[in-house]
Amino acid sequence: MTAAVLDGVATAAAVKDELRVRVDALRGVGATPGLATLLVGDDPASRSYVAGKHRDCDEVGIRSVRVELPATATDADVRAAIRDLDDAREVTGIIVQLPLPAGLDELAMLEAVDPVKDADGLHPVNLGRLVLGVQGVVDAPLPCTPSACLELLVRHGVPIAGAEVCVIGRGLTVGRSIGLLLTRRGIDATVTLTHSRTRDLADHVRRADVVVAAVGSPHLVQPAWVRPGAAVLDVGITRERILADGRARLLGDVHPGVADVAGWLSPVPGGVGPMTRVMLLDNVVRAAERAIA
Ligand SMILES: Nc1nc(=O)c2c([nH]1)NC[C@@H]1CN(c3ccc(C(=O)N[C@@H](CCC(=O)O)C(=O)O)cc3)C=[N+]21
Repeated sequence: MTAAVLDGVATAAAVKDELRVRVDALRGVGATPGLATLLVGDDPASRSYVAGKHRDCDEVGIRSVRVELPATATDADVRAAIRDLDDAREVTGIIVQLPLPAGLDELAMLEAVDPVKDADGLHPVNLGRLVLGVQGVVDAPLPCTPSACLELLVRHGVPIAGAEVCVIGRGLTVGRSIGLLLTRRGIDATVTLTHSRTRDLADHVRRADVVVAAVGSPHLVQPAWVRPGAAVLDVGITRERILADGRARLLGDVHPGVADVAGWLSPVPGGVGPMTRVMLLDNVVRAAERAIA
């Protein structure tokens, strides 16, 4: 079997077409959405992600503001920058790019963002609303990578209701919260959350109809672990600096041989990453829509 590609680039382009229409409508009533990114320090991967987010904004007509602080910025410096963005009328969405340099308290900084402008869906209030919103009635921004995974599955017609989902990784941006999303009423997956201390990880993966690999451990998921026909979402991205021109090759958490076993597979690059960026834009547009409602 050769897995069908869960194509994040094509799907992101389709979502962007929809977003452009919504942004035009907002602009028409003088409510153009605006995203602010806050980058602290000069981690090259973070810099390239942030650059991608601004390109995406340009493509759909969202205004964007870039704030950068040196790696030496203090807690007070970062808080002051966030407060300015919380107060800026033209900014409807904010992201604090993670990871922050050592010494800064990431959770405290996520909490400093106005939850109304939280484009990442990582503010405790919004994560709390995700917990409370079992019925799907609470309208709050969703964490971008979990909603990217869901959107990629839905738009490729992968069955989710009643499916066994095995999530590998318990990190803040994916593993911790994706089960809350996939078990909502109307989505109705059964989710197992596994991590580095899980006994017999391969056995859990083997039972899954959908595997979400979000650890950051290159090629962890082996072909022999995967149930034939399963959908595999490769969320991990590790940069391996080996190419002759000094650029980094990107490695996912899924062994390439899984493509011969799985029914669907999201590639790295070109899978969940581009969808994550587009779901961020969706949060920004939604916040602007809520602001005028
Ligand atoms: N506050 C915050 N929010 C985030 O959403 C957030 C974050 N911090 N810190 C880091 C992680 C990682 N993340 C990615 C988003 C897009 C790609 C992406 O577009 N990847 C491309 C490749 C891009 C490349 O060449 O590196 C792809 O997979 O095709 C990757 C990773 C968002 N994160």
